[in-house]
Amino acid sequence: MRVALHALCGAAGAAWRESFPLGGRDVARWFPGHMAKGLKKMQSSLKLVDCIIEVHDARIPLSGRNPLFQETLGLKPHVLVLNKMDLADLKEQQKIIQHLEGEGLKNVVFTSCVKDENIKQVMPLVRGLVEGSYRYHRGENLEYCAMVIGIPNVGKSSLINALRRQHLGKGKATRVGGEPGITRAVMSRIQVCDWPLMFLLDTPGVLSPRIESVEMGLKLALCGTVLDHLVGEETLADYLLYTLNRHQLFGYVQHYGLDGACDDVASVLKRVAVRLGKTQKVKVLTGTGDVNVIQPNYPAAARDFLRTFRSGLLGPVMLDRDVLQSLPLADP
Ligand SMILES: Nc1nc2c(ncn2[C@@H]2O[C@H](COP(=O)(O)OP(=O)(O)OP(=O)(O)O)[C@@H](O)[C@H]2O)c(=O)[nH]1
Repeated sequence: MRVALHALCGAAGAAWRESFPLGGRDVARWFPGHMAKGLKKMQSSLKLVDCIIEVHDARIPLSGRNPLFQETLGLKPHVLVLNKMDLADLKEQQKIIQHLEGEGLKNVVFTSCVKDENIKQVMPLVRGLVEGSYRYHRGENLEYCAMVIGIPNVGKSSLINALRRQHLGKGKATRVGGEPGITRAVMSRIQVCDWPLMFLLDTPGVLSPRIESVEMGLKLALCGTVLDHLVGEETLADYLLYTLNRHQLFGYVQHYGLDGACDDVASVLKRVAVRLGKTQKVKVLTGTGDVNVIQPNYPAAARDFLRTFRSGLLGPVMLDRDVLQSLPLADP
């Protein structure tokens, strides 16, 4: 099904798949079991901290957070940082905030660590919460300490580095990476502010062992919180295509110089591969002998499609649009 872009943009999106085939996928396999260990260690360090800064991806503000965080670390004041706002479509930001408030999350900040947006809002919020809370045995301690938690690859280390940059004018203290699972050493304690003297504990990303649905798993994977090969790069590319088309985000057509939007992943990846020169010659045995045919490198094309999306080149996206639409209308 291929339609010219100009024809498409006027259409109401009815031409696109209404649902993504989710059957038969074993989501449990995508989520490594070792993560529970990290959570235990975090729990045992809880007495050292005054506040929890939970970082999550602003493209999935209403899904994919690890419920175990609340269950095990929920006693301390809590700030939710929705990071990567530069990649998120936040037209419905107020609705998101209202919904989170309804769930008891009153301290929410949207940030971008690559654009240094709203980073300066984080420390005053943490300071206010710590000063307004009962610090138990830490009451005498003039140093403040917050633990930075979250699922993998949401920007925990980047946030710590951005806070150091903003408040101390200092460079990177903790390693940042495009793949999930970069922060492995549990609990490095890093100074981010002089006044008040504030330290942050960086922690490894911990996914929920109970992912609600395959679709939530796919959203998490699109955000790079799960290693792509565990899901399958072509499956993930197909879910991305499905999402972009449903949201009428046709930037990929222009980016790859395609002659129209399309909902069939094989034909999109074929064109992407040809466009990028990611093709390979293979020998095929026919009735009349061997012939060389040019075959598109589908996995390479899928990787490029995902990388391009994640770098923001296909435009901002709200992967929780379905969740937002299913919410009751907010009170005026
Ligand atoms: N576009 C964008 N990318 C970001 C932002 N913050 C972090 N990143 C990128 O996201 C990736 C992961 O960042 P990290 O800071 O390593 O994430 P983490 O949560 O510490 O990752 P783990 O150690 O796997 O738990 C890196 O490629 C960062 O450059 C942001 O605000 N916007």
